[in-house]
Amino acid sequence: MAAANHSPSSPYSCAKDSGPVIPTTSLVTFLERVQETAFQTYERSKFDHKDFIDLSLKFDLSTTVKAFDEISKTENGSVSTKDFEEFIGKWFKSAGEDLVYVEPMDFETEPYGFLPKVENPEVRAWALEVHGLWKKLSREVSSSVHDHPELHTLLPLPVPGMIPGSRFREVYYWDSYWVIRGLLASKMHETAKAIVTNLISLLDTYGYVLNGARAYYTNRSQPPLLSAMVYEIYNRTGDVDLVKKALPALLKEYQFWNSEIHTMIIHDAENCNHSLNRYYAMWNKPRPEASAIDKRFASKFLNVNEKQKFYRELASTAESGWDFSTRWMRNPSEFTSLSTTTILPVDLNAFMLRMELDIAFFAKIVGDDAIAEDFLTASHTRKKAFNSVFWNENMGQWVDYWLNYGAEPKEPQTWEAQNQNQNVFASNFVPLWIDLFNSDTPLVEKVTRSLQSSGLLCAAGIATSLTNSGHQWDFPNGWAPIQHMIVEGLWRSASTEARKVARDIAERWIRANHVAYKKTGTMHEKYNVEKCGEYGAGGIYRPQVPFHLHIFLA
Ligand SMILES: OC[C@H]1O[C@H](O[C@H]2O[C@H](CO)[C@@H](O)[C@H](O)[C@H]2O)[C@H](O)[C@@H](O)[C@@H]1O
Repeated sequence: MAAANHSPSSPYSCAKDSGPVIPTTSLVTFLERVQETAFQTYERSKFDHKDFIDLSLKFDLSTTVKAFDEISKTENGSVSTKDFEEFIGKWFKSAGEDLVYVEPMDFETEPYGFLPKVENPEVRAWALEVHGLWKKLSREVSSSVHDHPELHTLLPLPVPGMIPGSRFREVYYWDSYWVIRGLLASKMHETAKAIVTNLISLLDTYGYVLNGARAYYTNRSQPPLLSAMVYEIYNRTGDVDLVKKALPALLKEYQFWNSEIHTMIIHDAENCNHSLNRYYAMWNKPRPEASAIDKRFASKFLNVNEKQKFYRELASTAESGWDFSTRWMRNPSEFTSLSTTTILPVDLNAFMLRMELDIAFFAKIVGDDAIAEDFLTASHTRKKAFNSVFWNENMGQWVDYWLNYGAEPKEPQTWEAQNQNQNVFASNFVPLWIDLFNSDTPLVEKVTRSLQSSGLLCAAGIATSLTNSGHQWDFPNGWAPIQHMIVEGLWRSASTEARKVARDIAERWIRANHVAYKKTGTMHEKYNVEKCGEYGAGGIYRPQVPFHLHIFLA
């Protein structure tokens, strides 16, 4: 670790976990019990914990629970594989049955003006095949979910949309930004707008955009990119009605992220206070979608309060979208040292800055100059905070900031150089994506040189970190969203050198995606950036396909 005074000792031992908890449904609680039995019944390699929490009931919950009690009445509570499988078949519909295939409303096999710059016939044919995946990923929520929500963990959504694929059978928040960029490249503007409509409906119902459209995701959000989605669609379509509909929702989302749990104040050397954001889930129990696993990790903590604090860290890390990574651990070799709520993350604050700039832009469009003015001021204030809190001049990177354990949200903490996490993560370069930074050519050139010497640039793209921990958001995995934000940021600058680096990274990434596609016939969630054409591994679930339709070709 870069800073010597961050002892790896447990952050959970002192104060009591007192944060908010959003209660879950009785169905989720029961399905966790079923998942635990599956965990004991099956071999680890044949088991995906999420499959059991995504089941929907054929009959009402209390009758199903009684039937499960019956088969669990053995001496040690264990259930034979045969009894368990019979029970699942009799009482549940399979995971995914509550989402119904629907023909996308604006899909064309080769849309007019599709990827005009791509001339190479092989790449063009591949791009068209990838474009064709929209037909596979298009879904709407079944009528049963609307009529009998109590039988499903899937949440009702008003219009059809796209799902990421495989075990991810529901809409996800931050993934949707890249889904929308892909849809725009595919000229599917109406489907892109439909995705925004669904996310706004979640925001209207819950007060924030959920991690994903499931009852077990109602206690947290994910990296806030709704404003960026609306911006991209408006940019291509000029749809002012969309902006009018989205603006009140975005103002509500801005409030959510600036509520007490998500903000901390840093007092800098120039006597200025900076209000910055952190991830903080409203949950202190195992994540229902991975409950059996979370409980086993937490078994090392003997006291209830320590367990609760650890569970909150697990859920807060899921809120970050980077679940899991050494980025969030005070001791990179000890998973239980996860301490996400005591970090001010660079990328989250870059997304908040983007939200402020986008809201100011939308307010101007609808003629609300007062809101536009307020949000422009907020963006300048945050830009100053970036320079004071996150910027590390020696590294030429913006780095995450460690908070002191047990600090209260309203209590300002004094900025200390040793609290900057000087480990190298791809997130240190995400601010490049924001125009306020990528328009500053000398700054971009400094950050580009830092990226080139960081060790993150590999044969097949940008690695997530430099630590090979076995966690999926670490080396040697590379993720499409990260490649995209950094490449787009560099490409938007006026620096010839930065644009050259952007092109080089995009070519490496696309080549690796293409080689993997030829080998496996599909797109992957993550890739091994050390080996061109190999998909990524690690983490708590098997690698997923098809995934994040890349958009650099656009
Ligand atoms: O089931 C484990 C976790 O799965 C999700 O996280 C991962 O997949 C998401 C969907 O593609 C992606 O947005 C995220 O970046 C991935 O780490 C889910 O979001 C987590 O909450 C969940 O615990």
